[in-house]
Amino acid sequence: MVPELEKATVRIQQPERVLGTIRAIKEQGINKLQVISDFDMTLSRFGCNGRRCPTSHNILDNSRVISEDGKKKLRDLLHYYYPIEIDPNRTLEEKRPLMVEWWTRAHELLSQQKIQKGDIAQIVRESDVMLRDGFNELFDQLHKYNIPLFIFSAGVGDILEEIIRQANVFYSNVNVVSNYMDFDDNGVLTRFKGPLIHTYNKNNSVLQGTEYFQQLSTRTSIILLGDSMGDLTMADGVPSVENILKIGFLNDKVGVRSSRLASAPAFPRCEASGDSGEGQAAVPVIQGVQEILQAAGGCMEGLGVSAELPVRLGLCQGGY
Ligand SMILES: Nc1ccn([C@@H]2O[C@H](COP(=O)(O)O)[C@@H](O)[C@H]2O)c(=O)n1
Repeated sequence: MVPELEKATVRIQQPERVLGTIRAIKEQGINKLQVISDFDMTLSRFGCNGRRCPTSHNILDNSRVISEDGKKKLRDLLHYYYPIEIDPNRTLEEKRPLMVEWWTRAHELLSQQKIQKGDIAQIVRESDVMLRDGFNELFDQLHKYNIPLFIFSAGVGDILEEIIRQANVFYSNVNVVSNYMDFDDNGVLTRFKGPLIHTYNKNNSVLQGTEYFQQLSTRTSIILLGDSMGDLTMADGVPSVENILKIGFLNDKVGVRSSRLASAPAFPRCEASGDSGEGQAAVPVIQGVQEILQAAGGCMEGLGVSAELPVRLGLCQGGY
């Protein structure tokens, strides 16, 4: 077993299956491996010192370039739709049209704010965004061993790219599919490019036409990182998957969602974390991933991050 995965905050529904998957990933080696990850609240932090950290959308919503009226309208949308997004009592079929409504309305509001492309870097610098503890090690190791990292995000691509650029980890092995802004000749935001990506369509339906996964058809081992039910389908476009390890961060409404997720019929093998931290540390995940890489590559160095940090992590195969 990977020692980090034995911590109390890590839940594994079927340890034997997970162990089998980890073993198979190790045996296949790093040349067969790719990592697929969500961004907001997965690679970025959910909270810090009792306060929420912003999503890539929130970074724009709260920035100085948005009028007070615009901020209020965007906040109202968040307060209305976010509880729906994470409501364990609603089906995905119910949620999907409402998510399209939220993203569409928010993008329309943002597009009325005359946001300048040239302001994005400063907007990100002035925000409270934070990447999870251990992100450096994760990005660095993946880069060092030339393991593709595919970031599939329903956030704002221009913002998330700027975040990882400013963190000096936007390496050549990193590929992003997300919602991108469209600027006019004067560098002013006019609209968002399609197709619209929201929490619950992160699958083949928006990846059609992108050649990314086809090029990686030999990368048949996958480690998938996410924080929502919608993230479970992120690897659907990958041809000939042999081994997939799905790792979920349970960030919000932990008590309710962990028991609901565990008993959801669509995710029968799911068990999630009931930890009450802020979900800030990815250390067990990263160390777990690192150990897998180590065994597969045979020559990894230590991560140099503390394993004692509180972590809120749900891990299981087939669902979380
Ligand atoms: N106007 C919006 C729309 C969505 N969000 C949040 O962003 C997250 C982005 O999705 P990931 O796939 O990157 O996790 C999503 O979970 C929404 O809660 C927002 O803040 N504002």
